[in-house]
Amino acid sequence: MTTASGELAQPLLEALEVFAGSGRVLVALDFDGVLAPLVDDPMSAAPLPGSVAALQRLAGTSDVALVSGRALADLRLLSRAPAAAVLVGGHGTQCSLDGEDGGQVLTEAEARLLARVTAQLEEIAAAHEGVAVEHKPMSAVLHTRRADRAVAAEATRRAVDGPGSDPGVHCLRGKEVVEIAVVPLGKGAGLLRLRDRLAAAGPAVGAVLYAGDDVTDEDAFAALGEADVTVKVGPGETAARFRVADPQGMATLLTALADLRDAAAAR
Ligand SMILES: O=P(O)(O)OC[C@H]1O[C@H](O[C@H]2O[C@H](CO)[C@@H](O)[C@H](O)[C@H]2O)[C@H](O)[C@@H](O)[C@@H]1O
Repeated sequence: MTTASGELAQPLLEALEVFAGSGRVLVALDFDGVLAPLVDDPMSAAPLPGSVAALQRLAGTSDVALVSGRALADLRLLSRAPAAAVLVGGHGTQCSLDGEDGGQVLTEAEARLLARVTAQLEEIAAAHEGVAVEHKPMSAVLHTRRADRAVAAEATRRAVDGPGSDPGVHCLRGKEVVEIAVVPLGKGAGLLRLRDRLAAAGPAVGAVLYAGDDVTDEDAFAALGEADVTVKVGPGETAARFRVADPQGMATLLTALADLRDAAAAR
């Protein structure tokens, strides 16, 4: 945990020291709630300057990736990630190594299903004040953060019990969101695919650090092993081994890690 003064807890610091000495490493991070504090308007999310600066430094010594539920195009627009960073969007389904669209193209049947699900979510949003729909290449997302709590609960219930229960869709719950996708989504698979692709093009990746704040990140935590460092940002049950309090704690962690990697490179 980061302490009240923003320092890193000793066990986490020790794990970062071991990680920093593990040769080639992959630093993979969730975006919303980890680099960027959560805000009402998804397109106003912005990473903390401390994290942006630390990631720029880390990109000189480490492989850096963002692994986000965001559409790849939005991640490019909002993340301020280093140019060398790999961007994985759509909860693991789109990868910047695969070109502009991230390599995911829907079949005609999937596109029809997405249009139907999107229309159903738009109908729910229109009937609930403060509720809106975000459009992504493989999914549609009902956002309830701005709604009255009872209204949010009712809109969520209608989305989950309605289009979220249709055959052929994949329904994910996140922080104030219900996401309905027409292809399977999973950050764990996307993260392992990326690690293996990097290793195929160079030395093996000695360890991965992954940090996330939402239930959708549990899949990535579970996919990693003993040599890896997993960090939950904020409260809530988790399979991650370590925790920081908030995105500011993440900026502190990334700065400490950049220092440790610089020191390891200088040895
Ligand atoms: O995997 P992530 O990078 O954490 O993306 C997860 C979802 O993030 C966005 O929604 C969340 O952040 C919004 C902006 O702060 C907030 O308003 C919303 O309540 C959060 O759930 C994004 O809009 C989704 O598409 C992502 O799946």
